Amino acid sequence: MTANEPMVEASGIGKTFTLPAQSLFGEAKRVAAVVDVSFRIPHGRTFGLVGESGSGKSTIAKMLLKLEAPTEGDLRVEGQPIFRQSPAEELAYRRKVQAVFQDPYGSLSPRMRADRIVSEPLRAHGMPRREAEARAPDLLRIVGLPPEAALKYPHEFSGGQRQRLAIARALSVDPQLLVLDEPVSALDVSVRAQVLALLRDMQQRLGLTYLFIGHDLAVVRYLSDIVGVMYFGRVVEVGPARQVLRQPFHPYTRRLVALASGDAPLGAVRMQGELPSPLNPPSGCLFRTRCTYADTTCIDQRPEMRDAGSEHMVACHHYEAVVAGTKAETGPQLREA
Ligand SMILES: Nc1ncnc2c1ncn2[C@@H]1O[C@H](COP(=O)(O)OP(=O)(O)OP(=O)(O)O)[C@@H](O)[C@H]1O
Repeated sequence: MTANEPMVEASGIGKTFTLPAQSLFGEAKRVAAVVDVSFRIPHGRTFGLVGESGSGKSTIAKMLLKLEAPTEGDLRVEGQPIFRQSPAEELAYRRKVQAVFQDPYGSLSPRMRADRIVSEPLRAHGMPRREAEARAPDLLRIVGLPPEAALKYPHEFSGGQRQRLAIARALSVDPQLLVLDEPVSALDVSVRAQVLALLRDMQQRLGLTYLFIGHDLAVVRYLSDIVGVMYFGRVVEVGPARQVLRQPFHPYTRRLVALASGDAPLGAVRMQGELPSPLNPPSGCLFRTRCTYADTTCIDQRPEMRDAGSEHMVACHHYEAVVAGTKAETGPQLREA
């Protein structure tokens, strides 16, 4: 490992799903779920991914977890390409990278007691059952659950406690990287803060690196050092969390931040303009059909990621003018209407 080597480095990764043809003579359709995405996550830091439903966040998480293979690009963890591993490297990787999902109920076996649930990954990696289960009380204590929790089943826990159980299970094999896909979205607001504080505490104590996917911008800001904003499979803005979520440059991020300040969760956010179809994406800038700043350049040319300084990157033809407030709102959807 070199001094500046990040924990995760994605270089131009993409994932296209091919949907089966609807009829014998029909054509198979292709959905570009993730397109040309690049990012780096330094060791011990959190990279937050935000964007509306369907923008490709979970597909990136699945690629990092090796549940989906990218169709383009290169994905590395500690410098090693994760899709070119020997069986031994693969086994070590599956230990090093763990996940916590939104719905712990769906991922915790309802018939297993908590002590077995949290020790299951250890057993999967070859530890004898007794030895693995002997670690359960410690794991439960670390995530703030009482020792008697070991004898309970998932339905006997509250939502927040179940998520603590899922975190304990993920931590059991001493991972270095956690993929957190909406880990607090299903929790009550009061419990959310406690689970987030636990995640932050674990990160500081254990030096963990996080990929954190979230809908709620306040939650993402609390945990993230770097934030990437996704729109239609692409990262349209990336940079230091405070900067991106306080003074965004991309018109899409600006809209998300403005709408979120009205307390609406992103899933429920409505934007003006036409939402493009993933099967038939627009030319040029993908956001132009909903962007009040769009002009003919945005119809003709796909914007490249540009360096806006201080490690803040943005893919918008007009971001300087948008930020300065000098760009007239002449969106093509307004003119074409
Ligand atoms: N297995 C699949 N087959 C076909 N299309 C898929 C598959 N998985 C995801 N997609 C499509 O890829 C796009 C991105 O989906 P993804 O789940 O990554 O988005 P997301 O941002 O995580 O959304 P959400 O917040 O709702 O989870 C969507 O258009 C989705 O329909």
